[in-house]
Amino acid sequence: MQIRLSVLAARDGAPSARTQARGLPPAQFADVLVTAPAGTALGAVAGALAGAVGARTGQRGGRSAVQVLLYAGDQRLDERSVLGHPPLVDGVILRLDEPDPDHVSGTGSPDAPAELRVVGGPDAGGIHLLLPGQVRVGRSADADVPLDDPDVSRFHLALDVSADGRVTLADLGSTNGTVLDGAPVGAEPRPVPPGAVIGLGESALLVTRAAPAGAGPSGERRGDRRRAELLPDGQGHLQLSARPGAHPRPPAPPSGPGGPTASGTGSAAPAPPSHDRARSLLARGSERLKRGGRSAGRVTEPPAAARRPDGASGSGATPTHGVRLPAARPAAVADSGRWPDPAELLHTVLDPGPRLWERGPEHPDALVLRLGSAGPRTAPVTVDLRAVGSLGLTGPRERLTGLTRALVAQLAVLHGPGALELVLVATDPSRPAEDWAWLHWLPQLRPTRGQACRLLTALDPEQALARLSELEPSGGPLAPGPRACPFTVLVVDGDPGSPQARTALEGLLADGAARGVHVLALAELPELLPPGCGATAAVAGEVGTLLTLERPLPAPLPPAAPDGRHRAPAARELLDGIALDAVSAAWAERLARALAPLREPDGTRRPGRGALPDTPRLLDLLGLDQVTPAKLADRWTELRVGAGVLPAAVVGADREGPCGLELTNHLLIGGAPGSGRTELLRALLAALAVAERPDRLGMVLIEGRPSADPAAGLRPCAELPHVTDLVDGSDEQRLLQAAQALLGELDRRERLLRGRSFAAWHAELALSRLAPPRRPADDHPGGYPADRPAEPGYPAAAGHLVVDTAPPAHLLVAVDDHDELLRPGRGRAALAAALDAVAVRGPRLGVQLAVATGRPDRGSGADLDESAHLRIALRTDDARLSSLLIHVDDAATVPEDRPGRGWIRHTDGGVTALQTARISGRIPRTATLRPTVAPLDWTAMGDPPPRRPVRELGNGPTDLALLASALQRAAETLSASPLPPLL
Ligand SMILES: Nc1ncnc2c1ncn2[C@@H]1O[C@H](COP(=O)(O)OP(=O)(O)OP(=O)(O)O)[C@@H](O)[C@H]1O
Repeated sequence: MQIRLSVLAARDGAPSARTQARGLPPAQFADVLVTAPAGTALGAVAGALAGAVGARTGQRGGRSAVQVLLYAGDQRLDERSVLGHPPLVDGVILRLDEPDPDHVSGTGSPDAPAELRVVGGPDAGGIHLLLPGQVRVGRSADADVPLDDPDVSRFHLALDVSADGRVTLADLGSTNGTVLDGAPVGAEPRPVPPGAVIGLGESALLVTRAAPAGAGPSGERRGDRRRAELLPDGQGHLQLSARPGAHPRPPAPPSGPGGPTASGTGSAAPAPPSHDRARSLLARGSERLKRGGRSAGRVTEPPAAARRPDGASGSGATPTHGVRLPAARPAAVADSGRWPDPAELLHTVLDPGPRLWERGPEHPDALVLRLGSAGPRTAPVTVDLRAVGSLGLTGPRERLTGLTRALVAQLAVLHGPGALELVLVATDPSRPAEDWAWLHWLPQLRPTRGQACRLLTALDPEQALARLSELEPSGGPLAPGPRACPFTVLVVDGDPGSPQARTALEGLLADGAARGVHVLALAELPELLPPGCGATAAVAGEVGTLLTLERPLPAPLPPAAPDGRHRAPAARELLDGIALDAVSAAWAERLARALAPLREPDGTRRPGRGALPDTPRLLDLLGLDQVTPAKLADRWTELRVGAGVLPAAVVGADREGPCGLELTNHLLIGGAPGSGRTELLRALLAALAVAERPDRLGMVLIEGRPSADPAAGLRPCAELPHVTDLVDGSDEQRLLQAAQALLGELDRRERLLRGRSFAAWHAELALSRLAPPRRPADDHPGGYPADRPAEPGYPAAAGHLVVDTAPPAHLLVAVDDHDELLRPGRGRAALAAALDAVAVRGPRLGVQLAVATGRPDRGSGADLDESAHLRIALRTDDARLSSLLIHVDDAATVPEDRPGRGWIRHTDGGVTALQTARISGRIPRTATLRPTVAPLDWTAMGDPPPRRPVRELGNGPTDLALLASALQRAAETLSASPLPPLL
């Protein structure tokens, strides 16, 4: 398990006594990657976490000598808290030694009768819980609700909040005035009706009665608003439930900077300091965020080209001439419902409801972005990325970044990772990389198509070239099959860093949209934008709070010319005077951290969407973190399937997750030397051994290639309690005996089953156990032969089955290097012929084959080849061999360094990609009791991850040996005796 989290030591530059004692500089902050086996307690890494921010804890052998106090929000964490479970999930901030003094528990507070949201403007997105009394809003940092809007006075307006949530509004003598639903407001207090919009500067505020305890953010009672349930997976993630309300309410998302804690439900919010009139859900947070978030101030003079065409100052909400506003709408709030404002976005994440990730590829508003609002009723102005293809954004850097944050936040909150992938290219070293630090937490940046990186980011020219080429039509070398996501939005901040990258970007701007790849390009000046942006939005106005949007007219395109080839250029429109929505860095990080642990519900994945894992471990796929005899014995009971049917065996993973093989047919595996055939057979045997008891399934192992090495081929599987025989190709005599024994077993079963199939025989046996004995004539009018053999299960003279003897078990004959048996030699020939006989007669008699061959061409056309309808092709040396196995050439394209990768041809003829699991490895590091804490280097996230084999513990037993030993002990607890050897 790996979790990304942050550790923060001390706050406000004033280290506590404890922190000082450790010699820490104030406000140390570190993003770290914690790697630990599932179930690890926080205490095991507490010392290392403190060490990540430079605290000396006198660590000894992984434990710290000094006790380390860690808090999530205001909650002190017990050292027995389990990593991977809330609040210790992806994105959490852990504070060393002291709780977060700005913490607000949950998205509501029983003390706050009203709530104020900043629904638009250059510092949008804030949600403030209003306490009874006077609340002053203004640009000053001392205001109860500070607003970073240059057109807002230092103390601009006052809200009087009554204990029952009624609010009145008065202007405090501001320079630019205050409006309520478009009507000016003076010093005389005016009641604020529910849903009314307050305008000040370029900002818009909405005051609502706060939700009663237990109600949703908009005041509905709990239950009116369908909440999405979050199910912790114990691996650091919270899975959204597909059926809201189906599960008990889980803890809220993890604590972001200064925000609610994931485990804060039930713990009362600390009483706010008496001087605080408004408590922000986006409270002050970490030092790092504070520095990045609140320094905007007045923006510099916008570039000439970005000024409004009429040369007006640009300040004020009233649109000027030439503006074409969207059709008037009943109220901004209603539109906000369709295109959520930044505050609504934040609420959607902090208190996940059905709006979270609501937009799939078929959603009418997929990729529609709200840029801001315009007109006296502050109607939202939107741009549809699917219609315009790409959007160029220009203007002074600070405002531009705030605007882009608001746009990307909309994408991330409304489109799940299954619908949208986000890619960041920001290579210009003169721009602060810190601007984009928040993006790293978004789940949409995780690569899902086998891209060679840990996050879809590019912070240097080399990474930029890699990201851009991955978006080219070929989609990158490791992305066979359909594209993982219907949409990609590529954010390019400035020049991508190299001529090749510029060419690739221009190519994407020209034809990417047709493939679902859309670009948001950022530049200070319009002439610096890459050519080909479908629409542009320029920050305008004296203080950079307005936008001018130029885009193609949304009207249908003019019809094609008669020859069908030429289209008149689309008409364009110019909208100006749009009050832009921008959000602070702290807001964006708060939102992104809350999104970080979230995962889409199971079943959202469409066929063929995911990437194949690199080297899955079989025990992980089987859900066996601990391999104990008791657990395995339980499995045999849990997985029990109908008598006479073999349970499915998980042998690897496909693009949908663990991949189970149903051996209703013989299995043929082909592949070149080193492609992973033996490992696949081992995984199959191990998985079947976990799924079925040894008295119901026997295994015979045949090694085509002689070897003295006990660790080679299938020999390590001989320790599984199901294995009755192991035959080695080195001894001709033994091969002959094996051939005879196999044929003898087929005859024995045929005698026993007397024309019934193995499954029918078992079904009949099961019935006879339930039903009263029948007379022989009922089923067998001709009566039974007098010379019937005394075989188990054979109907006895009394007319019912002999049930006290063991019924015949399923038999799996696994053959490695079958092609070796096709070389000259009497014993080999006899065994190959016996296997052909098993191929034909076996299925009806409960005998299945799993055969691996390096030369599928050698056995082509034989009975075995003809009757194996379940086939797997691992890497083959040429397309012909691949085609021979699975009727498609693809296995010939598997790279050599990918053992276990291949294609499976199912019995219905469908072919899917597969990565087989590893069972012969030794316990990997992540499964040991040695958790690690490593600093996260965001700049390296766009580099290819080092391609090293899974790190394993050198001397320990292999997973297979561990499993076999535990299975043997589990088998000893069974009352039934193990199967006798066959050969
Ligand atoms: N699914 C897998 N994941 C990771 N490594 C694998 C996987 N399958 C096989 N390997 C590794 O690849 C190497 C070759 O595997 P294996 O012996 O199974 O191949 P093979 O096709 O049977 O070839 P050969 O007959 O030449 O041994 C081994 O080192 C094995 O550990």
